[in-house]
Amino acid sequence: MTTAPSVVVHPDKETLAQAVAARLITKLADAQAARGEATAVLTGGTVGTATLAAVADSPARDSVDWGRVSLWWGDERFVPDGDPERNDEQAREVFLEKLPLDPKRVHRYPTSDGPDGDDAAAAASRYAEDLIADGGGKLPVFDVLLLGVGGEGHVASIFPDSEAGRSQRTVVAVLNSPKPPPIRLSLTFPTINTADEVWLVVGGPDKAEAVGRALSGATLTEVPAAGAHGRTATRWLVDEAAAGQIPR
Ligand SMILES: O=C1O[C@H](COP(=O)(O)O)[C@@H](O)[C@H](O)[C@H]1O
Repeated sequence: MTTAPSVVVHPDKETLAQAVAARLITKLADAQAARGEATAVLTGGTVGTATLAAVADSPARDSVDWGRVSLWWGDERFVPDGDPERNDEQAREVFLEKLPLDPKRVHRYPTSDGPDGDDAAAAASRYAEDLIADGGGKLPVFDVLLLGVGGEGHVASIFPDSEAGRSQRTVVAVLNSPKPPPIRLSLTFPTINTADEVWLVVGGPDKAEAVGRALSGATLTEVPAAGAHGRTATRWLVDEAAAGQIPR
């Protein structure tokens, strides 16, 4: 079943990040109340990272038992540990180090200087195996999965008209990303679309065309963001600039 997307427009990027942070804290606390734990899939990118910083700085963060939160990432740049291009590195100081997380529940993608060396396909398989092991033989429950959207409509590291967009694997290696760095690891649509809720978090006028097209019937081949759906909700959380071409 595909849920119809909802759209919430916030005045600007900063307000958007604060509002998504509040929503995320509530979603994680609700999941913990319902099933004892919570799982979020994080995104990199400008607003994604600002959102994580806003979560860590929020007084409401104590509504969540961070030791019972599992974290995964939608995609990662396949570069060495600690490289500032990595999405997990961008999250480290502003979010990961500020919260009392259980390190065993923080599932970073392998690094290009890690156990698989520079073999991105092996690293993708390793992350897929981690996911399936964590879920006891199937994918874990993702309570919420956050996605940024690129100016050309990419989500995670799924770019327009790409193998990754067609893949039925759990996790793929992307070897030719048009946006640097070129080698990346990414969840695929069959994995993304198992999430309970998918939130596309987008700010800025450079994203308006992609947002407008994704919400006007573009295919996921043309605009990958059009292919992301949650089981119970698909939320476009945008600022006014990014909402400029959404049809009324
Ligand atoms: O490359 C990536 O870009 C997107 C969006 O980034 P932004 O800075 O334009 O908001 C991000 O969602 C993705 O995780 C990342 O790897």
